[in-house]
Amino acid sequence: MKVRFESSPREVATMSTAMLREQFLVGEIFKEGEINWVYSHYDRVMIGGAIPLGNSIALQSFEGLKATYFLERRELGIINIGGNGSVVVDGQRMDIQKLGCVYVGRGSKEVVFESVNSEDPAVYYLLSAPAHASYPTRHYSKEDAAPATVGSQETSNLRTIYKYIHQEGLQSCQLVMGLTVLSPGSVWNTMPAHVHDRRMEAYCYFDVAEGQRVMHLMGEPSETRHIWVENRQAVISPPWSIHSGCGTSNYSFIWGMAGENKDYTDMDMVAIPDLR
Ligand SMILES: O=C(O)C(=O)C[C@H](O)C(=O)CO
Ligand SMILES: [Zn+2]
Repeated sequence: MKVRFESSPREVATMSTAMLREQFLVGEIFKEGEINWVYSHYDRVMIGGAIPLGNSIALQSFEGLKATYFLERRELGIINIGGNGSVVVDGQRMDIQKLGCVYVGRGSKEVVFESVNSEDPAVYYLLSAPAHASYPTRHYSKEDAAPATVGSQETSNLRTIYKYIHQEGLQSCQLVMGLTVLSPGSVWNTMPAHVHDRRMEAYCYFDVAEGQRVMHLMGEPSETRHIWVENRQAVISPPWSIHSGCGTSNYSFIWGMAGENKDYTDMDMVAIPDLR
């Protein structure tokens, strides 16, 4: 488990490209046959990836958590961005296809990740936050999430937002999670941009075609910086930072948040002419 500390807006404004990537890019969580985690001090959100092949992978705790099991004081959101798989939570098996989601409540002791076919393995993106109560473990498919189409082709940002773990969907303590799919020809996400000082956010970009990249924008609206992101890489967004991206082709991304509230609409919008 790697640890990422917080950085102040003043520090970020002075960072080199390498420093920005070291602090905010979550680059190597998806490795075949492994589960890997990054522990962020922003709202203590943990960002992980698991790719089971022939053998299943069990969720294990870490010395640094000082917990007898991983979900003793935490909740977990799982979205599959790969082939078909199953997640087994305390003996309850849930089949999870591409873009399916499982929420696992605090107090669940055993979480096991499986792939149906190791030639086309399930690729699980994981987000975990501290939890004060236990909400039911549940599965949600993409079809269960009421899609919202936003943006337009004219502004190259036509996209569909699927909300999974949120106030009107899967219930949680503080985790909010879903995904956004950009239409072919659209390349901008989250533009106009926003901040929400009450919640940190992480974006995990996927279905970025071979040879293509996404330029993720971050920083205070008046001091923006960028990080070039590859397929299946995530970026940590501090609560005071914009989080937006422009791809060299269309792509999808999982967004996930934790913090002061679970109100998806609680965003402070930034007018495009105000960006610097
Ligand atoms: O495409 C978008 O716009 C988004 O998906 C925005 C994220 O959901 C977000 O940043 C929520 O705070
Ligand atoms: Zn946001």
